[in-house]
Amino acid sequence: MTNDIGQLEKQVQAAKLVTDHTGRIKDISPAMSYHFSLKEEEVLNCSVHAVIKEAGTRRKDGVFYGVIAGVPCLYQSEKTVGGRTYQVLLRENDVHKKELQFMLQAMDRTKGKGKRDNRYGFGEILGNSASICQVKDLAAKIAISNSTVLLTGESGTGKELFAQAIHDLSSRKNHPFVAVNCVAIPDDLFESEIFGYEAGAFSGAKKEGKPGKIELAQHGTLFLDEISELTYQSQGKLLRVLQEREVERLGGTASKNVDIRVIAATNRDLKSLVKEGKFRQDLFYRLYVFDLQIPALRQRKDDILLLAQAFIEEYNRKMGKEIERMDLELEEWLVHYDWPGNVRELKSYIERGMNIAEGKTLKMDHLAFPSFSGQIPKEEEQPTALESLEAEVRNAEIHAIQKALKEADGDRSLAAHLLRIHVASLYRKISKYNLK
Ligand SMILES: Nc1ncnc2c1ncn2[C@@H]1O[C@H](COP(=O)(O)OP(=O)(O)OP(=O)(O)O)[C@@H](O)[C@H]1O
Repeated sequence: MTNDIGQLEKQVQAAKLVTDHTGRIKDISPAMSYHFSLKEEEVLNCSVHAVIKEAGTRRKDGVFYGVIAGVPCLYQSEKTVGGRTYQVLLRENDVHKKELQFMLQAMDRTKGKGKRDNRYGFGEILGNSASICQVKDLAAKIAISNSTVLLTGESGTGKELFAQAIHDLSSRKNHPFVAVNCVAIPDDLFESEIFGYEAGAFSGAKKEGKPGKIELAQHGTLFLDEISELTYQSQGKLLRVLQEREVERLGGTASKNVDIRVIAATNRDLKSLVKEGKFRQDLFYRLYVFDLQIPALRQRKDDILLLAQAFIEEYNRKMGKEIERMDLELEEWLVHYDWPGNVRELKSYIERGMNIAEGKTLKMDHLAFPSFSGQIPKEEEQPTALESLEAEVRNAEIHAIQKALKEADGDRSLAAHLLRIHVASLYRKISKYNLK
């Protein structure tokens, strides 16, 4: 490690960027150009985010992790008169050993894959508020261990993003990350999905059999999303695997050793479910080794504009647009709104606005669609014969679900939020009414 640090230290000495108050690069030191192969004429007046990517993981006061021209770095950002100075630093005395370890692991990841794959790292978890930095720091520490993690937080707060980042930073990073949404698996299919089955295990089974999610995650991480939605029976089956660390396919005769790390997530209060007898206490304690609570977006309003700006840049790239800023009215609205669907909701609002926006500024008008004012456009009234109360209720429910799904662009978690019902209940209704 010392050699790596020494080498990197030499490379980046005196590497500096200076920006104005809008984040546009106004000066770049010769060392910065040289060591990161950045041409002055190409970066001057560009946004600093175009050069320092994946920025945002605060490692220590004023010290950030970011990727500069493909190289993971630690840098310091300091406010100056009229702007900011970004100084790349990797000296051993300036940063804590753990932080260097974190950085070198990230470097290893970048080197090993040549190019980052599209899994997430901590760099992709945006936010500089104290509460999210605290969770990121804790998650980075937990990542190195092999223990089970329970992620709790409202829908859309980034639980899956955290799960992937933990996996990416762990020693299992070169093995699979397998995500399972427990709501989406009907109880009768749980065993075949999770444990897999041998050829001819049941009628309708694939001829050649099928490996289960546990087998697919071998040596890697199994992410169990919405764990609270497993039935009591399925919880028991899962517990047995976690305890015995062995799995046997349905219709099989031999069991295989299981080497997986489990990360579970829920947006419900598992402790209360245990008290109510709806969640097995023994499974709860298996999962509750490390409990990471992801704060809701309304509890970290400092992050809203930073996230909005990052999403604008993301959609600029995807849609070939050149939006540079938001108008003041929109910024104020974004900060004041409560975001019940959290970061997911913010992201989809920005995406919708970006579809309409032209020019350089994203305006309130671009996002001002009916749901903002609470007014739903009136549908053409069609006189229909009154049906039985049961049929009328059923039709009203179908109509509300379809409207919510449309509003949420097909995102079921967000649609459930808009309807103020639990996502599991939405899944059940979709299946009951056979909705697409
Ligand atoms: N801190 C963040 N920085 C950048 N993007 C984020 C952040 N948090 C969430 N997102 C984005 O918001 C969306 C929802 O995130 P994710 O699916 O991880 O949430 P979740 O908590 O697992 O939701 P659910 O409980 O509904 O499954 C994704 O597009 C994700 O990339």
